[in-house]
Amino acid sequence: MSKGLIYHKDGSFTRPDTDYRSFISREPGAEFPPEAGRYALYISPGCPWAHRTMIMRKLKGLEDIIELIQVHPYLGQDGWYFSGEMGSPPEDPLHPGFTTLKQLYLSNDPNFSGRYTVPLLWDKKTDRPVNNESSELIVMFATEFDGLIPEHLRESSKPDGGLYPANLKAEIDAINKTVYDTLNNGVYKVGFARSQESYEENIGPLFETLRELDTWLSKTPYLVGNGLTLADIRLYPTIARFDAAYNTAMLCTLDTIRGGNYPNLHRWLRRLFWNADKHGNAFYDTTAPWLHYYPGGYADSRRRIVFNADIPLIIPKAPDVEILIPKLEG
Ligand SMILES: N[C@@H](CCC(=O)N[C@@H](CS)C(=O)NCC(=O)O)C(=O)O
Repeated sequence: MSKGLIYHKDGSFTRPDTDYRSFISREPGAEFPPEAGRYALYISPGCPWAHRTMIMRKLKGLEDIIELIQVHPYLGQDGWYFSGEMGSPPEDPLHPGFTTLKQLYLSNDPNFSGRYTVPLLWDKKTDRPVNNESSELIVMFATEFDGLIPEHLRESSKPDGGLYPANLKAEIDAINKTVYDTLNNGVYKVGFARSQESYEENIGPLFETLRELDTWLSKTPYLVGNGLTLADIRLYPTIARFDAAYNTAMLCTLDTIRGGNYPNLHRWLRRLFWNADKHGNAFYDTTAPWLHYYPGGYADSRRRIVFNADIPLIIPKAPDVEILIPKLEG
């Protein structure tokens, strides 16, 4: 049995630590060196943690270097599975016969008692997991494959210092921490709360951070420094889902991004989504095809996680994509 979220008596939960934490590294003699075609990234397109890694893979031009394997967009009884529908192959292309991610995790360790989560980076050469922690995967993707990609995509070619430059690291880490606590994971603390108290305790800080970020973005086009950094990439999947899924299916009801109270945050979202700043369509291409699945994906997860029951799935109606994110150019 996968250990899942750990619920407490007061209705709040703890997200267990991720299990596989090895690093791809360019250092000589590394256990997992960067190699074209050696690794596969398992994702579900609705998952915001997986979404970060999809953005980084695209942004860094790693599509021919790291294979992408997509599971069905909705969780099944046994967790993520391959369905032959909605972009998912009918079975794991690397392990014919496997139809669930659980089988993949257990193939490496039959006694594995963690969660069968995406994203998961798999080493095809030794047939075992490398890492399933998105915050670490995006750092590896940002830097460790630079020897294999065109020069203009390398961190050393970026005029503003790149995605995670040493001189901005402390500032990026500080923003990431607040964004994780109150937004990335905050929306789950609200939507997956199993008590009124826990829900109310977490919804306030969530909207407070949105307000702070909006004020901050009135002065600067990106969260940290003059260019796109890890901080923007970690915030984006949450904001892109906000109106479609968190406001509708996860009880983040106090306000929406598009409603007018967060104009700078909305502008930041639209600039990234519409590729106005020329990020190689990394944000649009990893979001637009899946926006319509977000409300259903979260309604389904909430049904399974909060109610733990096979009650009928009601998918909330979210406004049209074009209304959510009106086009913004340059
Ligand atoms: N800390 C992990 C969290 C990943 C995670 O929680 N993924 C969810 C989907 S959004 C998952 O795979 N859940 C499946 C399950 O719990 O069975 C990361 O950031 O990579």
